[in-house]
Parts: sequence; structure tokens; C-alpha cells
Amino acid sequence: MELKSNSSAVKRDEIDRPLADFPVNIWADPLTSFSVSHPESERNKEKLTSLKETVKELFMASKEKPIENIKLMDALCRLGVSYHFEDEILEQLEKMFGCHDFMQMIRDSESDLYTVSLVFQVFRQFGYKLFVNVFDKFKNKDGDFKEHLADDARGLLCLYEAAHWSTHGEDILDEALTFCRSHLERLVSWSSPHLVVRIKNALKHAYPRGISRIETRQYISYYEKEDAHDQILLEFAKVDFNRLQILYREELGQVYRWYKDLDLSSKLPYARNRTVESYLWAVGAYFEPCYSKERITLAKFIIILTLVDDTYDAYGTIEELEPFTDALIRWNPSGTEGLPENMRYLHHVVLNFFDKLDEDMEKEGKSGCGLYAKKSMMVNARAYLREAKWLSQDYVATFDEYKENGIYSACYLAILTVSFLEMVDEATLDVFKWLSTIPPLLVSSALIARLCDDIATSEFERKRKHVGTAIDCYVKQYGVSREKALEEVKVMALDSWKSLNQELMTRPQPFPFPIIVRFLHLSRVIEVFYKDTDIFTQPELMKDYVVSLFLENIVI
Ligand SMILES: CC(C)=CCC/C(C)=C/CC/C(C)=C/COP(=O)(O)OP(=O)(O)O
Repeated sequence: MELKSNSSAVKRDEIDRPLADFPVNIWADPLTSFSVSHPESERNKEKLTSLKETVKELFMASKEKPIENIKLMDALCRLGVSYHFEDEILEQLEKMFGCHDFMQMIRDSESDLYTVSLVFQVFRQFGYKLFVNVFDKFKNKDGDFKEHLADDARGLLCLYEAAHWSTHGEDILDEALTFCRSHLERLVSWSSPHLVVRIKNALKHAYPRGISRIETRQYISYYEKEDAHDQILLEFAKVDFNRLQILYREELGQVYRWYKDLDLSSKLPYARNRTVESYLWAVGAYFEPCYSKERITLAKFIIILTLVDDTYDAYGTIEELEPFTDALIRWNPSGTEGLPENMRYLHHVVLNFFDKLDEDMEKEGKSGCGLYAKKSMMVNARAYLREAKWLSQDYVATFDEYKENGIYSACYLAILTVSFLEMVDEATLDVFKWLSTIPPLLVSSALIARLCDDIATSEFERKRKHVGTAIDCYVKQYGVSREKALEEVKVMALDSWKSLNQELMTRPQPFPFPIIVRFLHLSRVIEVFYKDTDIFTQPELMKDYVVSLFLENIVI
């Protein structure tokens, strides 16, 4: 039986520790609750193969009609099954993107708001920067969106989503966001219940910012109620979803067994126990079955990072954190004498985790990659210590100092490095070298993480001894109110999204799409976990996602 908050579980000592009242874990025994009752049957596998063949035929047949073909791609993406046809989709988009007649057809006055927005989204989502001038025809001579569009719910919804693919300087997309949001909020009160659910979901997390599996789950329910749905496509999506759910449950079991064997919950009682939520983080990074090994490793790493983060923020004193950091940076297995038992244990867990990965990489013939991963962990430790020193000196950093360190304290260098390690086909040593130079793609993802986390957690963190957040640092540097600082930091987070979009659409890309798209997926996790509040720390708020992705299958 777990205690009501982590701080009450910690044995008191003489030391004044910055303990946090984190809500306790709510998934008492994942091994039982998520266990798989029947493995996937042969019949099911055969069914999936035959449905896939039929859907492929549909796709091939639609090639004759490019707009229909793109609409089908969009449906495949939203239903979570496009990964089965990724090569075909990319090949088609490449052809269309270079085709003048096709582009003319999109600009053509015949195509409506829904169609143009949908085509725009599909291209941008796969890294093709379709120009924003495709939307010019929806404006009147005063430069405003035409009034009659305000009642076109489907068109507005699609334009609203499309506008999330904006890059710097694309003002028409910023205007579209404001225009669509206000009309969608109005339409909520008089649209059909079926559409209202979709509008509300989109206003909460627009599809381009959502975690793929969550979006898929929601879209399957919506699509099923659409009059014009395709029965084969729907069945394919459902069977595929349920099949992946079984895989996720097995993986979660493995992650939890590892956690339990290491006895991490009782060894580090002051820290958040977030096995299930960390696993969901990893599913957000990659949902496809081929990434099973990567998902398990990433989930374990998020768990470890949470323990490390809480050790710096909610347990260690500066006298302890300095030698702890030093032992991590030196990768010295015996450098922690004199530290509390739990910190010594954590140090041992971190070193073991990376040493094992390093060994595995050597065995795979990927010499040198594991070293980049260890170095990324050292970078984290340095950034965490810098924050801990600021706190111990009661020093509020300037915003510039904080932001510079925040790119590292967000841990996205380490998360991305670890996420690539086992992608043996795509992640060459060059990928790790490039990542270690902190390229713009990484800067944008890390800033999204740092700023969104601070926006969501600054009030909670003000209640305890905690280093100043981006908001406090902004107040200090610019002498503005907290409200104004919060507003400015929100604008910066949105700007980081624009930079990220820009980088995702830069061509040619230095590395294959599965590498580049990881930055997007990992940023989407942040958007969902930290949008209005920190749902990673408050598992009750994440519970519905866990249930719908891992516990309830879809009735076929
Ligand atoms: C910044 C961010 C969301 C990074 C994500 C990467 C990461 C470290 C994941 C695992 C641990 C975690 C949830 C930290 C955020 O905790 P927290 O809210 O206490 O973060 P803080 O101590 O850095 O403010």
C-alpha cells in the first residue's frame, strides 16, 4: 500500500531537504492490471494481412485521382495505419509536390477550404513545405477571411489544424488560428454531438500537436460515426489498434518487471513513481510495432531521468549533489562514498543502464554510439547541478542564463540520443555526432520542453524550495509582472514550435525521416503532458489516456 504523498514516505533525517508533495502512483500493480490474457491469435494475424492487402489496393486505385489519394492518406494517418504504407505515401507525395498541374489544382477556385487545408496538412506533416498562398483565395479584399467560412465547421476544423504547421513569418496562419478558434468555440454550442466531440478534442490538442496513439483512438470513434466511412478501412484500423495494444501491454510488463527488480520505489521513496506514465511517453515517441525494443529502453530511461530529476530537485543538498554530479561526469563507479544510500544506489543504476546499452551497441557493431549516450547524461547532470547551485545561493538567474542552461536541463539531448540508440538501421554514428553539436532541431524541441514545463509547473514549484523557473527569470531580467512574463514565455514556446516546423520541412534533410520525425513526436508528448497543467506528475489526470490506450480494446 503506497502512502498518500511521497514526502511522507521518506525517513526523516537531520537534513533540511527540499522534499516535494508529489501525488502517489495510482497503478499499484501493473503486472496484474495490464497483463495479457491471450496472445494474438493466428486468425487475427491472417485477418490483418488480408485487410492490409485490400487497403493497399484501395490506395493504388486512388492514385488516378490525386485529391482522393491525399484524402485517403489523411484517413490512413488519422486511423493510425499509415505506417504500413509509408514508402508508397512518400513516393506519391514526392511526385505530386513536383507537379505543376497538381499545385494549380489546389489553388484552383473549385477546391474548398476543407480540401485545401487537408492537402496542406498532409504535405507539411511529411516534411513538404506547401506554400501558404494556397489560402489566399479564402480572404476578401480587406484581407480578412471570407465571412461565409465561419459556418463551415469541417473546413474551419481542418484549417485550424493546418495552421499548427506554421513557420516564422506566415502571418496568414496566425490569423487563421484566431479566426478558426473563435468560430469553433461558437460552433460547439450548436453542432451535432458527433462533431462537437471532435471540435473539443481539437481545441484541447490540435491533431498536429497530439500524441499519435491518442489521436488515433479518438479518430477511430469519430470515423465510425461518419456516414461516409469505409468499412474495410475502419476494420483494419480497429484490428491494428487492438493488436498494438497487446504488444504495449507486454512491453509495459517488461518495463515494470525491471523497475520492480531494481526495487526503485522503495529505494528512492522521495521520487515520483511513474512507470506507466513513462511508458506512455515512450509510446508517444514511437508507436509502431517495429520500435518495440526502442520503446522499452526509452521508457526505462524516462523512469531513470525522473528519479535523477527528483534527486536534484526534491532530495539532495548542494553538498551531496556536487560529489554526485562529479561521480556521474567522471563515470566513476566508486565516487559516491559518503553520500546517502539512495543516491549511491541511483548512481549505480544510471551507470549500469548506460554501460549495458554501450555493450549492446558494441555487439551490434555500432561502436562509439553508446559513448555519445553517456556524454548526453553527463550534460544533463551538469545542467541540473547549475540549477541546484542557483537555488542554494538563492540566486535567480537572468532569463538569458536560464534559457541557455534550460536547453540542457530539459534533457532532450539525452532523450533523443537514447531514443536513437537502438534504431540500428537509421541511426549511424553520424547521427549521434550531429546531435551532439546541438542542431536547431534539438534546440527547438528542448525549448518547447523547458518552456512548456515551466509554464505548467511554475505555480506548484513556487510552493516549495525550487530553482526559479523561466517565468521568475523573465520577471527578473525584464522587470515585468508575472502575468506579463507568463504571456511572453508562452509566445516563446509557440515560436519554438514554428522553428521546429521550419526545421522539419527543410530539404534535403541530413538524415532519414524516422530520425527527423522523432523530434516532432517527442515535442508532441510535451504538448500533451504539459499543456495546461503537468499531467505527468498528476497521474489521475493522465488516467483516461492510459485506460483508452492500454486497458480498453476497441469493440469490432
Ligand atoms: C523539462 C521537461 C519536461 C523535460 C522532460 C524530460 C524529462 C527529464 C523527463 C523525465 C523526468 C521529468 C518528467 C522531468 C520533469 O520534471 P519537472 O517538471 O520537475 O522538471 P524540472 O525539474 O526540470 O522543472
